[in-house]
Amino acid sequence: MSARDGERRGPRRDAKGRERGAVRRYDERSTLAPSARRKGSDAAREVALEVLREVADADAYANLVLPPALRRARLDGRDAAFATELAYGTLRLQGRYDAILTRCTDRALTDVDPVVRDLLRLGAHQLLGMRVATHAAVSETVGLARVHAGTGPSRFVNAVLRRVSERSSQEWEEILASEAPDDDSRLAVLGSHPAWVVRALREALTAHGRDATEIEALLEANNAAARVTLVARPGLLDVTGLSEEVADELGDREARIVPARYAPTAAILQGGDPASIPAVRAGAAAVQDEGSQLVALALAAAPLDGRDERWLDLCAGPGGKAGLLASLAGERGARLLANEAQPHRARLVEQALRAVPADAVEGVVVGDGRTILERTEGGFDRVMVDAPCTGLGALRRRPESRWRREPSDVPALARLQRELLGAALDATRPGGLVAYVTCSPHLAETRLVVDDVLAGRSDVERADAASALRSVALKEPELVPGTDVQLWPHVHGTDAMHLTLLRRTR
Ligand SMILES: C[S@@+](CC[C@H](N)C(=O)[O-])C[C@H]1O[C@@H](n2cnc3c(N)ncnc32)[C@H](O)[C@@H]1O
Repeated sequence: MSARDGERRGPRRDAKGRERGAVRRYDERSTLAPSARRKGSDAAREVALEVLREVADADAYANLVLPPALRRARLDGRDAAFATELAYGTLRLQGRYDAILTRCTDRALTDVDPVVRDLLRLGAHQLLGMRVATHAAVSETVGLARVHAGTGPSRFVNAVLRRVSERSSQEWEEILASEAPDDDSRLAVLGSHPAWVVRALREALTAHGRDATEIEALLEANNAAARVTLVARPGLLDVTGLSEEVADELGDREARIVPARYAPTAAILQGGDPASIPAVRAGAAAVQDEGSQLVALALAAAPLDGRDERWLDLCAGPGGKAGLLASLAGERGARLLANEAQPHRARLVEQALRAVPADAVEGVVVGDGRTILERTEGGFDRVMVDAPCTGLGALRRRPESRWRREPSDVPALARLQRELLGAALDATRPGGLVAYVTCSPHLAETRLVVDDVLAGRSDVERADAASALRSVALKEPELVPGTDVQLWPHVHGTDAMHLTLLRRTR
């Protein structure tokens, strides 16, 4: 019997009756014949294992290796969704599952063959995170182990997964919580984040005016799959047009678009492959987080005295914000110059700009943003600095990244961020605006960078980013008082984007 035929227990709910985010119920009903169903779920497990292996062995990014793996295995619809949840969910909750698996074997998990370790994690996610029926989760994973690791290891997988299956997810959580030496360790193991990330996120919550107790909701939001959000690039398409196109192309039954909460350019795709939408293929629309859209819209909307003709995106690759900024620039007769350090990412920016009218693009240049004035004349009116960062605000989309980042990454990034922000200000005309943006809420990458740069200059002041963002939002976003903006997955449903707006005073 395939995993897709299994019985499921009812969804677990928290005290407020909400279904708990880390564990999504898996609808495995299928209209396919049983033989095809089995084949689909087997192939889905193969794909998930392939993704986990590439991530571990080749330092690959799951979001880059999964789509081609799905295509090679010819998986779509529910089977593709099953493989995606299996791979992403296993990667996100790896910390929690490793703690559980460690309690189910005498061997240290680090001594277990890496392929077998990944198989155990996949099995644990099916048992505890997806509510695949126990017999299906164990036997299908054991079958996979026999093929990829051999008979002996498959028996080990069988024994360990049987022990995992002796307790429910909630019972395991209670055990992990009771054995955690302190609150940070409890949050880290249950929320499946490294302890240093938990500390950094909690500090960011309080420093950005929110309550420290929100940390649990934030970790839970980081463990839930992000919805696919599209941008309809202004002047090229609007959300209504995008919606009609999706209905025509994908059919209302399979895919539907609903407007997003705040950004007038954003829409949520509720099913179907975005790459099959003609407007996405043509570059009039694209996949882009709503927070990423909001910060670009806010920069474009912030009040500016005088000329408003030359815009710069200093760190533009792969081109999400550049695409939106250039289309906005096109609507008001301005032009965008996009700069990017990595040549291959600069080519992605060119791709992202392919549908934008040519006269809205000054060019795409490759080089270090810190030396932008060596490649172009300064005096820009609006400048976006979407700085390279730890990405701790986008953990929903990059399931493996929390395990890759180290606290020691932060100081080098913060230095680069200060230098890029300084260069952006140098390239801005008196009266012009700079948006300092990170997809990380980490204090050392957000407020501390801005405060440091401001302390070293007398020609810059903070502008009101919160008002600019409110002025573009469809509905009032819940923002804490102040001029800077910090968005949060658990509050706004966006990545945890940070935005500070600065104005050159002279
Ligand atoms: C957060 S990403 C930008 C995302 C982009 N704005 C978007 O919306 O698609 C940061 C980018 O900065 C680039 N980068 C890193 N160091 C840089 C530097 N010194 N100068 C310019 N770009 C740099 C990275 O290659 C990366 O593409």
